[in-house]
Amino acid sequence: MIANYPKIGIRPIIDGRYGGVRESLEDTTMKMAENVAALFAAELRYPDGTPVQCIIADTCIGGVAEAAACAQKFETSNVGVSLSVTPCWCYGSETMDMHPTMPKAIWGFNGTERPGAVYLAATLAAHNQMGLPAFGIYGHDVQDLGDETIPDDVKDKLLTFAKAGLAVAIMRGKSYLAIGSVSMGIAGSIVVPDLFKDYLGMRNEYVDSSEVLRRIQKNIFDQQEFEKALAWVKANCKEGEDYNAAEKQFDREQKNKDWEFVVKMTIIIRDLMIGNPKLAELGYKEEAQGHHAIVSGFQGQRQWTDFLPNGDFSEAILNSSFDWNGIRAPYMVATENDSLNGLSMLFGYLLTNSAQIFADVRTYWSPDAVERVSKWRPDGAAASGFIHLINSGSATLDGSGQQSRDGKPVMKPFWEIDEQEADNCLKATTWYPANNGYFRGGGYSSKFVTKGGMPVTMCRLNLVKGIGPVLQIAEGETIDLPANVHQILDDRTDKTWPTTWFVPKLTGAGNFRDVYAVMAAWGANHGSIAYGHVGHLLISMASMLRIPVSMHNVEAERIFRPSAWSAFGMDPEGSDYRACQTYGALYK
Ligand SMILES: C[C@H](O)[C@@H](O)[C@@H](O)C(=O)CO
Ligand SMILES: [Mn+2]
Repeated sequence: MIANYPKIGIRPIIDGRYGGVRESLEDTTMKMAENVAALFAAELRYPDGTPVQCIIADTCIGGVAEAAACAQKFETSNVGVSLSVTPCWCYGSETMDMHPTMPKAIWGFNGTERPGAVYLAATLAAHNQMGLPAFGIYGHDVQDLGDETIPDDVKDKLLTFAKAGLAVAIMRGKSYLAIGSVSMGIAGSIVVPDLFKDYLGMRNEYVDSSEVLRRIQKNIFDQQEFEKALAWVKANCKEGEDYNAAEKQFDREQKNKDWEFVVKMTIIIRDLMIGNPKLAELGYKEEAQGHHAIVSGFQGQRQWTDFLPNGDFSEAILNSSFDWNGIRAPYMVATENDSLNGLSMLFGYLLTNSAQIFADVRTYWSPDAVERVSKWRPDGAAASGFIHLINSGSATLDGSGQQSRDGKPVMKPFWEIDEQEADNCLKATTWYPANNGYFRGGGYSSKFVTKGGMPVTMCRLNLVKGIGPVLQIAEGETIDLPANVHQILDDRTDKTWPTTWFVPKLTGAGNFRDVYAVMAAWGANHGSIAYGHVGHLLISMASMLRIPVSMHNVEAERIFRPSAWSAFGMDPEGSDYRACQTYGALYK
């Protein structure tokens, strides 16, 4: 498993003047750091569910010697995110964090006894002069010196910064594993290594699809796990009606073989991503190592699926928070090897610790069109139409919306999901024999309909020549359609695939003037859908990576970017592009 997660380094900054000033501030300053560390440990979790770890400098930092000692400690402690905190004035360029790429922020205590805000402003200026953009955090209301509470507005910014910074830090050094190559001419399948290296610090790993076949044919997988998995599948994955024309249907014997095949595929794709020590016991030491992949893509279509069972079962189960081994963290697996949507899934996953729905942004349904075909006119949230999100394969079963919090449908981090909820997700899913017009080799496709009433955020990382990567974001909600209307619309398309009816949050302007505009502006065939309104986290993370955001519907007051961005103008989108262009890719 990919563990050893990066830590958050906390730098208590102090006025270095001994003889009274420094001594009077030592405890307050160190306590500020300790309180933030306690906040992070209480509120933030790594993808494996363990509390986020913080490293605090051994001493307060009053000058360059202590700053250097702190940098050394961070270097040897696997720190990936840096936060400086201070209640007082200090010497900006002598104490600032000079790490070239680590996400950085400074919290200047809003108190007047000692001017924390002045240090904040002075040091952010130093960061901006030196091309090391940093986030500035400053509470709205004055606090008394020694007040140890962290106000809500400060807490929000600290947590937003930390979540986005950890996502950046966790991605660094990991792999995208492409299994196969370009799927059906989908541009996202054309893996662009410079994007991964220069912007994310990631590496690319490539495995021909035949490696999956080799491992199946040579039994290079844990046979015991396979048997356990197959039994679990038979008990929990109900097979649906075969809608293929009678003469094209596979017989029972073949269907049973296909179940065994797709279960083996699932185990093997996981092993390819993260390795499996059991393989070493079988004599396959190299295979046991895996490809250190935090995200992968399976080409599937077309060559593989033209004669072998499709990847839908494997992709859906791996993207879900449970399988025969119980409730566990999901694996990010993009269907059609769409590496850009795979990254979009990874962004959403690392920011929410929840599974992701991979979908085609398939159809915009206008109210008129819905009324024409179903005699029902959309109302309420759907009054200006809605978007049909549907793709065979990588939609997590968590996307059925069968998990709940306070009675509302959610997609939870795996450690919050209980057995009944996992079972409900499975019960809400039917595995239909694959449409063998598309998938000549057969296999199975997962089908569920996402429950309405779930706040979600769809995002997509696009690649635009001349600019590079750009991110688009649409917060919104899932909706329920009347059963008969759903059936009429669903029957018109691939009714054996997972469906989510989505309404983006409209602002009345630009690409969010109406639902049609959102669809028209979407930059590719796919989107990744995360639980909750997390557009603000995506925006903060994108600014750390110097990836401009081309489209979003996040309220201005929720946008949090490095202070330098305001030096690029007062138009938020334009300044974002100018800043990203000026700073260039984070790891270049
Ligand atoms: C039917 C095609 O083969 C599907 O795979 C297609 O709808 C896609 O998902 C393309 O992104
Ligand atoms: Mn697709």
